[in-house]
Amino acid sequence: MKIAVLGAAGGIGQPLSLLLKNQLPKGSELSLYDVAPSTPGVAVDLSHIPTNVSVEGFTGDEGLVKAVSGASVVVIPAGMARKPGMDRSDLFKFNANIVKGLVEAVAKHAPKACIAIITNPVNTMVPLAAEVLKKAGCYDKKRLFGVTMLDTLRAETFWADATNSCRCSAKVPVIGGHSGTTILPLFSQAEGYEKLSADQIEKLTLHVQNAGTEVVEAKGSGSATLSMAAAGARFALAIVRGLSGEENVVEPAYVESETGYASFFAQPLLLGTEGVKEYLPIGKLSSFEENALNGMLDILKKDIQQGVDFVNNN
Ligand SMILES: NC(=O)C1=CN([C@@H]2O[C@H](COP(=O)(O)OP(=O)(O)OC[C@H]3O[C@@H](n4cnc5c(N)ncnc54)[C@H](O)[C@@H]3O)[C@@H](O)[C@H]2O)C=CC1
Ligand SMILES: O=C([O-])CC(=O)C(=O)O
Repeated sequence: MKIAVLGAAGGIGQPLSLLLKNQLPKGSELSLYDVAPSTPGVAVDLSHIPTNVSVEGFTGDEGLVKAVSGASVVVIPAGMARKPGMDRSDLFKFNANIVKGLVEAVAKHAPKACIAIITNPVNTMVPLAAEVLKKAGCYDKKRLFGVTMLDTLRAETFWADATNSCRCSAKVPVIGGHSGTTILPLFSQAEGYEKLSADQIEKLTLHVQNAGTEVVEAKGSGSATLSMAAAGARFALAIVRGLSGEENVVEPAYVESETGYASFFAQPLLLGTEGVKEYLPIGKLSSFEENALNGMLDILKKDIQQGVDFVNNN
C-alpha cells in the first residue's frame, strides 16, 4: 500500500514520516512531498532506517503527481501554523489555496485515496476539500477525514492524570470540531467520571479546548508538531489497518456526518476496507455536554460554510 504525506518536510511532516517509516506494515511505500527543496533529502535520511518500508521524496509540480499517483492514503499536514495571538481561523487565508491545490492533485491522480487533513483550520478545510472532490466527480464521504486525533490524545492524557489512572488505558471520546469550544471531550463517558466534581470536569474540558493554544504560547512560534505527529501516525495507521481488512478499528475523525448536528462533525468511526465502515453513535451526554454541544453548533456551521463558499465562489 502507498501512503503519501503532503507537507512532509515541515514540523509535523518530518516526525510523522519518521513514525510511519517505523510503523507501517512491511512492504508499504511511503511517499513524501513538500514544496521545500529538501524533501528528497528527508526521504534519503529516512531510507537509512532498516524497516521494510520504501521511501521516496518529491518536490515541484511533477513531484506532486509522482508523490500521489496510486496512493491509497494521503495525509496532509501542509500549510502555515499559528503564532501567538492567532486563532486557527486566521490560517484560512494562507492555507485554503494550499489544501485546494493538493486535493485537486489527489482527485486527478489518486481519486480513490483516503485523505486525512491535518492542516488548520480543520473545521473549514475538510468541507473545502469535499467541494473540490465533488467538482472533480470523485467525492466519497467515507474517504475524507479531518484529523482530530490530537484532541483525543490530550483528553485521554489529562483524564488519566486527573483520575490517577494509567495513561495507556484512558478512553475519552471527543466530538464536534477542532477549534476552541467546538472541541468537546465527553468525560461523562470515561471510566472514573464519578470521582470528579462538576468544577473539575469544566476545568478539564477547557484544558482540552485550549491545549493547542497552550503549546503555541509555550513555543513562541509554531504549534504542536511532535504530539500531532504521534496523533497523525496513529490515525493514518488506523486507516491502513482498516483498508487492509482488520476488524474493529475504531478511531475518531471529523467527517461528513449523519448525526444531524452539523453537516461535518467529529465522532467515533469504525474503519474498514472502504474508509468509514460505520458512523458510531456519540452516546449519552451529560447536561453540561448537551449545553456545550448546542453552544458550538453556530460556530461549526459557519466554519463549514466558509469552506463550501471558498470553492464555489472562486
Ligand atoms: N489537526 C490538528 O490537530 C493540528 C493541525 N496543525 C496544523 O498543521 C499544519 C502544519 O503545521 P506545521 O507542520 O507545524 O507547519 P510547518 O510550517 O512546520 O510545516 C508546513 C509544511 O508545509 C509545507 N507546504 C507549504 N505549502 C505547501 C504546498 N503547497 N504543498 C506541500 N507542502 C507545502 C511547507 O514547506 C512546510 O514544510 C498547520 O496548518 C497547523 O495549524 C497543527 C497541529 C495540530
Ligand atoms: O493549535 C494549533 O494551532 C494547532 C492545533 O490545531 C493543535 O495543537 O490542536
